Amino acid sequence: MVAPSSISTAELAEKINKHLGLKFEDKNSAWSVLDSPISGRGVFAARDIAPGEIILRDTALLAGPKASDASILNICVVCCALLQESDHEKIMCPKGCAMPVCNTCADSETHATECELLRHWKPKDGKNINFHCVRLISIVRCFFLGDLQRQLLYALQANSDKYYRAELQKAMAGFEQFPKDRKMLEYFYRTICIFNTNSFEGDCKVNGAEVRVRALFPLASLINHQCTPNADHYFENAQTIIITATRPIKQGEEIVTSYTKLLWSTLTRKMFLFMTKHFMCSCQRCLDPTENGTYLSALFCRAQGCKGIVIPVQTKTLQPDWRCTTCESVFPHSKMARYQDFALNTINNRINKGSVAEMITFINDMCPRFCPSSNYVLVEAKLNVIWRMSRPTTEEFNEDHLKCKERYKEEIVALLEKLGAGDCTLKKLITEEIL
Ligand SMILES: C[S@@+](CC[C@H](N)C(=O)[O-])C[C@H]1O[C@@H](n2cnc3c(N)ncnc32)[C@H](O)[C@@H]1O
Repeated sequence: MVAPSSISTAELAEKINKHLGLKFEDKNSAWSVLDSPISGRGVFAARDIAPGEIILRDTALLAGPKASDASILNICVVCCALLQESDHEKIMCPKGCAMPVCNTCADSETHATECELLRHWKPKDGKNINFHCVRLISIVRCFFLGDLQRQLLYALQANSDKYYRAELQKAMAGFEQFPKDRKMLEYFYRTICIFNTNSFEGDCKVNGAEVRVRALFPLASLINHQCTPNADHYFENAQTIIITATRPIKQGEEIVTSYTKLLWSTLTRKMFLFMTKHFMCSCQRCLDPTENGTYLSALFCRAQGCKGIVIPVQTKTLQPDWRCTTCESVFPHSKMARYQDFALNTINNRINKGSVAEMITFINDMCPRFCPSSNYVLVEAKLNVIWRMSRPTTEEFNEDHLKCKERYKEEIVALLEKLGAGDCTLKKLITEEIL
């Protein structure tokens, strides 16, 4: 981990107030920044907070389109509007910086400085969108921050990782004259580390179209993780994030969100957090092998004749033994991991192929033969069916399909209740049909 610049938690809190235009004396804010028993600094409830209440609204230091090999790339790098033209050549900046921009932003002052810098580095391909370079634009913008915002940026935690060096190298390869100076490269690398440690990704509406953005916020970045969080987030626009309470939060309680999907199994969450955020979670949910009785990890027992389920025995390792809750047989992790992978691949292959009706038949008739209904992969498959049935589609559904959708919704809401997830975004999406 690269240590944050030496700034006390109180100083950091004061700078965040300035960034947000708040005054210490007269704000009736719901939050305060303090040292956390979970890790480093954290955000705490400064008063009792009701479920659904907005805890804080934070403004981005750096922001841009998500830009990955799997994401839609025809998004203006400045305002994040979806560019209707799918021909990449037609949406590239006419001045030659090799970034997709809308007509308005192409001539804007905001874009002028970064456009000049990128052109100075001589992009190799001005006709096709290179997602590595688009991803770098949010980082390059650290050059143009004011003093306060730069201090806030470098006060954030930066986890180092060899993949982040590779991210920089892949973006560098898109230019003929990218700076080679060691100090400059370290500056970019550190900003990439900060971005990957702290940034939020999410969908937001720009000019009525949904786009995926990635942004870094000085206050929201201080929120620690728990697998059963008391808060959730959404993007108000590409530059603003809102953190809301999902259940009642008492004054003094730490405000926590989940960095993973809520319905993932413990091992999946642990692995994801370890690989991407470099820590092992040891929250209450992670310590309970039954996960509040949801059995999201459960697999069928492999002992001859036993119809029981197996769950991980230890909770603190990424390679636990698994024990049957019926016959008590113990299986090594390697065996159960192969079995979990088989279920994951079989179900995921189906999710991406075929109609919703076929998917429902597969979930109801085939899956119970090889995967307990509580397993998170099957839960995700049901979520996928609900999602596909709630979107505009030409597929027609009969009464049985609609009944299945309702049953899946009830099952998932019951799971969220068992987990104590409160009024989380996922529950709202399911119950209010805004999925
Ligand atoms: C977005 S930062 C959160 C703010 C951080 N505590 C700070 O002082 O800047 C994410 C980092 O905080 C730490 N962290 C967050 N939640 C944690 C948890 N539940 N257990 C251990 N470390 C955690 C990890 O090092 C993680 O990479």
